[in-house]
Amino acid sequence: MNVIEGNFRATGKKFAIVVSRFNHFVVDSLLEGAVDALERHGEVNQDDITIVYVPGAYELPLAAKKIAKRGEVDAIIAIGAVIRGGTPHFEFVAGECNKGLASVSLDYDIPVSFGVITTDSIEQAIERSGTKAGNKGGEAALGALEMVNVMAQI
Ligand SMILES: Nc1c(NC[C@H](O)[C@H](O)[C@H](O)CO)[nH]c(=O)[nH]c1=O
Ligand SMILES: CC(=O)[C@@H](O)COP(=O)(O)O
Repeated sequence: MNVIEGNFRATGKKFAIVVSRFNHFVVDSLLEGAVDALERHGEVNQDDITIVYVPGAYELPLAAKKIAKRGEVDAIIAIGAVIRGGTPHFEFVAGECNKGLASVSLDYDIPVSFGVITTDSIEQAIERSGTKAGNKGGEAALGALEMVNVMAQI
């Protein structure tokens, strides 16, 4: 039986982190978690990490697409926080962000990990950005590290 699975070591591999500024009070922690995971688990050098800021989660796919098209990174990590308000706007922002990022990954054959939290409340967002429910930014970075390894083996 042949089994392909990846570890987290990615020294020399290049990563882009696309970050949406909206809800920066939690996004800052998600970004910190992602960078920490790349450095501590992936042994990725700081010079091999590029951070690109966009206004909101709705703009993440466009930035990810442009980065992917350049073909200079091995994986992209998308970081953001979409927190439900009082109108259907949440559904559109979160939905288009998710669909767009998935399309970039499939269209350009590059891992695009989803570190965009989509929550019903600020409390839920805080819980998932480095407190009792972990750090979704760090989890997304670990996913990117593993996928870089898996893609190299397929
Ligand atoms: N409400 C949230 C937004 N809204 C802004 C959009 O993402 C976009 O920047 C705007 O519609 C202009 O095109 N963005 C988030 O990331 N999180 C939110 O909760
Ligand atoms: C996710 C959103 O767009 C949301 O924060 C906007 O809030 P509202 O639906 O009250 O306008």
